[in-house]
Amino acid sequence: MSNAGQSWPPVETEPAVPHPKAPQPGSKLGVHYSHCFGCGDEVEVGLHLQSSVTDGPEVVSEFAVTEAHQGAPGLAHGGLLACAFDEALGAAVGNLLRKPAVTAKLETDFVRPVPVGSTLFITARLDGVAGRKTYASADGRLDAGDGPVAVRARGLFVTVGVEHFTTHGDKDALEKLAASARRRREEWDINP
Ligand SMILES: CCCCCCCCCCCC(=O)SCCNC(=O)CCNC(=O)[C@H](O)C(C)(C)COP(=O)(O)OP(=O)(O)OC[C@H]1O[C@@H](n2cnc3c(N)ncnc32)[C@H](O)[C@@H]1OP(=O)(O)O
Repeated sequence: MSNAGQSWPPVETEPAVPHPKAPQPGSKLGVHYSHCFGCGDEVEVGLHLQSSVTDGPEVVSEFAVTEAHQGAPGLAHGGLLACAFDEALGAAVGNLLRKPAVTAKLETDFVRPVPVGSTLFITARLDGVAGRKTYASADGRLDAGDGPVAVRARGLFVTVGVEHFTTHGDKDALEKLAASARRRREEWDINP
């Protein structure tokens, strides 16, 4: 069943104002972590999303669907499509707000099949902020930015402190990632 009729965002929100140091429209967004299944260049069968910022501001991510991403023969697996939207929405939240946030809720509407060999153009936007909660939504269009909509998604992202990752994740890998971000002079607001 489509969630299109439900009120979104589901709570009262403030406009999501991009961070002053958010990437400017036209910027290509690099890999945020080389081992990320969504964008990482060291995950051979990953999704390899490539994202950039547009006016709006929005983040457009391209997902080239390959045989490694099949569910039914010749068609993308729905779970991997949801993964692509998690990545695309997360990239919009993370890059535009420059605050670490994790997905708390993700809803997807699969509107039409996504064939192997197609490219999904996923446009993600921030719909509002309520305290630590950021609401975001995205449309995925087949083979062009103005192609037919194949998938829609919306999600809730919750801002977390760096301890979320040091407590629950791989601290050594995180320190390497932070050092690499410092070299690239990326600036983050890490306190929710
Ligand atoms: C350059 C960089 C690029 C960066 C690019 C990055 C791209 C990466 C994209 C992938 C992102 C991921 O997959 S992240 C991985 C998947 N996600 C996770 O592992 C998250 C696991 N869950 C958690 O750790 C936790 O549940 C949290 C952090 C989400 C929330 O826990 P908490 O910190 O204790 O906060 P809590 O009070 O529970 O929740 C805060 C508020 O959110 C609400 N809330 C929490 N969960 C939900 C929910 N499912 N549905 C509705 N509402 C919810 C609560 O009611 C509350 O509202 P109120 O009382 O304030 O009103």
